[in-house]
Amino acid sequence: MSADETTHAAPGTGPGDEAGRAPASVVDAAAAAAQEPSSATAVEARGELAEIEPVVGVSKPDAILVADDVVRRFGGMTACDVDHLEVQRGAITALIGPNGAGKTTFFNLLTGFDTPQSGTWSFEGRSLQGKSGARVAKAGMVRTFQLTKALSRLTVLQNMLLAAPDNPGERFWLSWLPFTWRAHEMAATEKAMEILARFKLADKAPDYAGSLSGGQRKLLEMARALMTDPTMIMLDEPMAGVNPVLVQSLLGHVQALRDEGMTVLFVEHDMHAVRHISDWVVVMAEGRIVAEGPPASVMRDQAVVDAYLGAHHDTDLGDDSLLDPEILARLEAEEEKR
Ligand SMILES: Nc1ncnc2c1ncn2[C@@H]1O[C@H](COP(=O)(O)OP(=O)(O)OP(=O)(O)O)[C@@H](O)[C@H]1O
Repeated sequence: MSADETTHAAPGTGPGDEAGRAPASVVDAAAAAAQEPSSATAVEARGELAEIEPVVGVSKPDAILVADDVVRRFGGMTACDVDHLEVQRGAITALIGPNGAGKTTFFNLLTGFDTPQSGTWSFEGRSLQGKSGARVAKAGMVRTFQLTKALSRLTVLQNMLLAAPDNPGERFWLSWLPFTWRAHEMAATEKAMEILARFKLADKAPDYAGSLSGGQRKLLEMARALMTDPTMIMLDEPMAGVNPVLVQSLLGHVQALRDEGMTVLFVEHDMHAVRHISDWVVVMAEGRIVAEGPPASVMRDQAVVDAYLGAHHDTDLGDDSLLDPEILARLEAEEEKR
């Protein structure tokens, strides 16, 4: 996945002050979120995961998503070849791997945005292969999308309303009944404002989404996904392009979702983030899953070290430096400008 977002601060709301401190409101929100007691589901999920053997394809005690023999080829190149993966309900699972490992391809297949040559997968026991992205979302498995140029030209609130499910305006016969869509819009607006408030974005509702800082965009992407009340949220590089001082705040929000009982699967390059919040880590290399397990043991796994060393000779998996070089360069340039 590409990290094509810039980290630019709106006055008074951006990534922090000259000393590099995050705005108090954002930090407070994250800290409060992180201190919320975990739901029974989240605590159980973590406890159960701690008991199982960290081997590729291992069965999970309470799998919400199960994928088998998912293969996607582009011409002669196999981008994804996943034999068996189970994702534990109520836990945070990170999907990592070097560039070109097949993470995005696998993500796209699971969420109905691409079609594999073969494979089966089910969510909450219901088969999802062959289902469109919209049907997958309706089933409760929702992914975030990076803010596109078109969405940047809409306001924050409009972005939220676009994500609202069952918009009657989209149904021809209901679109003739103004009271129906007005009632729907009022309810959707109320819900959108509640979610925006949770992410400290309520005062940004009338602003163009394009005016948000990198961190706020990521929060908006998460907020949009919550409009459909998902059971499982799939995050597309939630930390990409975000000033490191705001990463902590975003991590708090992701943990809060898990602690409320949601299942989280996220693709991420930022190893600090992965180690900090993941309950379980799945590693892909050359289309295949090469390791899975708790973060600490996975980072020491020789197959993982080899996979990363093959792609980044200068990567230190024990260090926090596994930020996309492009992002790092951009952040450094911004630091210099200040
Ligand atoms: N539409 C496509 N057509 C041809 N090749 C593709 C296509 N999409 C992905 N690939 C190739 O499939 C392989 C896996 O790509 P993918 O984007 O899934 O990797 P990734 O692990 O998400 O990488 P990154 O971390 O860099 O985003 C790469 O070699 C990529 O070039």
